[in-house]
Amino acid sequence: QNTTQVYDYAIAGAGTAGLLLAIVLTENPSINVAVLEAGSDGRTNPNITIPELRGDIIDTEYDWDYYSTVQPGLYRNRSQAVNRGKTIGWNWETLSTAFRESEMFFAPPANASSAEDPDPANHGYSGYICSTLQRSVLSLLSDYVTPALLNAGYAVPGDRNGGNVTGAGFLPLAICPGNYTRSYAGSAYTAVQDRKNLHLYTNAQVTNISWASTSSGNITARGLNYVDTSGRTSNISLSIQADEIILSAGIAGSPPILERSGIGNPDILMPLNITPLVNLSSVGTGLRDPLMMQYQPLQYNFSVEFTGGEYAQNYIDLRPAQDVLSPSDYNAASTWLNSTASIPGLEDAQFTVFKHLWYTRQPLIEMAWQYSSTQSMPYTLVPLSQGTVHINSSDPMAAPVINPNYNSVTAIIGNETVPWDLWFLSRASQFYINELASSAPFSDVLTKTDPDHNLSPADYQQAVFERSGTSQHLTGGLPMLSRAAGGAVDAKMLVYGTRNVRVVDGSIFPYQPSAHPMGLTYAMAVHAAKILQQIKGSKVTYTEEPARSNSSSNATASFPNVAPTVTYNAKGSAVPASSSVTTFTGGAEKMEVGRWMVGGIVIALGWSGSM
Ligand SMILES: Cc1cc2nc3c(=O)[nH]c(=O)nc-3n(C[C@H](O)[C@H](O)[C@H](O)COP(=O)(O)OP(=O)(O)OC[C@H]3O[C@@H](n4cnc5c(N)ncnc54)[C@H](O)[C@@H]3O)c2cc1C
Repeated sequence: QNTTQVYDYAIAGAGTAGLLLAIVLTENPSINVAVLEAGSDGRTNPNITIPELRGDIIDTEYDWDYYSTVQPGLYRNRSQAVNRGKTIGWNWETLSTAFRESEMFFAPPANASSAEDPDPANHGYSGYICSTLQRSVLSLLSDYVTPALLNAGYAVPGDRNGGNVTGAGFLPLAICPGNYTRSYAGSAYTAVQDRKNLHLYTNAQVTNISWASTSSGNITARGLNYVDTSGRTSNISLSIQADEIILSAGIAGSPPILERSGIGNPDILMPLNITPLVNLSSVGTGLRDPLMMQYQPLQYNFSVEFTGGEYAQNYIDLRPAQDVLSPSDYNAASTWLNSTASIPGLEDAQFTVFKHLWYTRQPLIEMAWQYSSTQSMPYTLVPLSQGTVHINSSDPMAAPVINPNYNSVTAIIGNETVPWDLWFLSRASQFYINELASSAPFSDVLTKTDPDHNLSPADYQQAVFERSGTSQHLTGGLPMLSRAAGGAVDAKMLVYGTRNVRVVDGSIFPYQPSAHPMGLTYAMAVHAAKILQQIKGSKVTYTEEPARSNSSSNATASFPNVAPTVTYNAKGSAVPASSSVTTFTGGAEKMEVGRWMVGGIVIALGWSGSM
């Protein structure tokens, strides 16, 4: 660290949003960015780079090992390993543009089985995050599940990146088809790490914000204080200065940094001897984790020979309530929603949006088919139960208290008072599974439903209760809403009451995105960079709407014929790779097409030799 340098931006956290934000901002060589990341550099760790090993970093040094508080709304009060009004100014257009700008899409090769037919207009081709549809041998999904869904009367839409997301099908994954490794902010960083204006410090855990001015009015930050956790400097406190402070430390990191800096609810800060500088009780609120059935409700007799390297998942079925509840359940739930104006712990603005989603047939339930471990896991997309994340110690290194408050919202359905999220998940799962279990051709391979879909609704709900918990898709904690509606940041990500402290990570989502949050987090980072560039005037012109490509100029993924490091048998267990032969052929040279040059660089520098 250059102790005298004042950076343009100091970013706390080099995760999904923070690192991509830094990369986009430093495209301008006159902008200097420092990123402080508490963890170490994991870019050569196969548990991170190999898509099939997803999940294997749990309980390693890359896992914060945070647990929620004991949850009365979950079976046996268990705690969960959670690792860690109106929207103001951001809308579908801005975000769908940002999605495309973050993406470098590779259409699947024509011979890829089970591949959807992507609409080129819905994808981006020059972003930092590669995406493609999986190479797949999944005739289960295309030959059995899709026809069964069609027979049951469900829609199976085309490319859902255009905005019509309801229905079943494969979604693109953040995978670089060049050598089939994970594409993420870390791999994007590898391609640009020689930039002289991008300074990434690992093992640098931010404790709090240092202030240049705390006098009346909006307070002004000077920089970030942090601790070197590598042992190199005996944990002494260090600091860095910048014009703008960006918190990208995630749902469990950013709210605590604000609280330790004196921004939050005085009732929480004062007992910890922290002087409140901005009274902002929305800090740490609006945290939620969609409830997920952590079990395999459908079991089937279907053997498949994995030939090696397949990434057999992400067949996602997104359903509105109308499609997955019986008419009587849907009417009873609608009656409750109609008669309820407000829910404790949920801002009215958020509830209004939920009702809008409910009545306009937006997806509220997902069935995630993950074939490599033969799972089909239902979960709620937009839970009504919300909780908090706060500090409860003056020790800056102490873990925060994370309380997603599962199943805390109760509803009156008919004459019964029920935990809303559990009731909805249970009824929807049972209905959906019943439909599939009785629809050919899937019914031909189905061996068991567990819990049995013929149970009484009450017994089925109890079974779901015993088997449900975190989906690992936590968002919120610093909602982007108007201050009056319970927000912590405005549409320019600025923390209320401050002049130059912003938040760019999943904690600012005011509503749970009705899908997996990672893609939206990348899009948010790209859009945030655009806002910051406009504020600073560092980019004179910015193309708001990038030219949409037509099919003739799109890149095509050409999966290399390489033996993957890890393969799986049909039960999802890893098997030696020696005999693996991929079913996909092609050469990486096809990607060296003019406008995808950046992608070529990413591929060349990011993953050579890592498999
Ligand atoms: C096990 C698991 C599986 C998931 N699977 C999926 C999936 O399949 N699809 C999907 O869409 N989403 C998935 N998610 C969710 C997705 O990963 C997150 O929504 C997303 O990464 C959040 O991005 P972020 O930038 O907000 O935070 P993060 O990516 O968590 O980044 C925060 C960064 O800040 C660092 N940090 C924290 N505190 C400090 C501090 N004090 N000082 C310095 N640095 C700090 C952290 O180490 C981290 O690097 C999964 C999450 C988990 C945990």
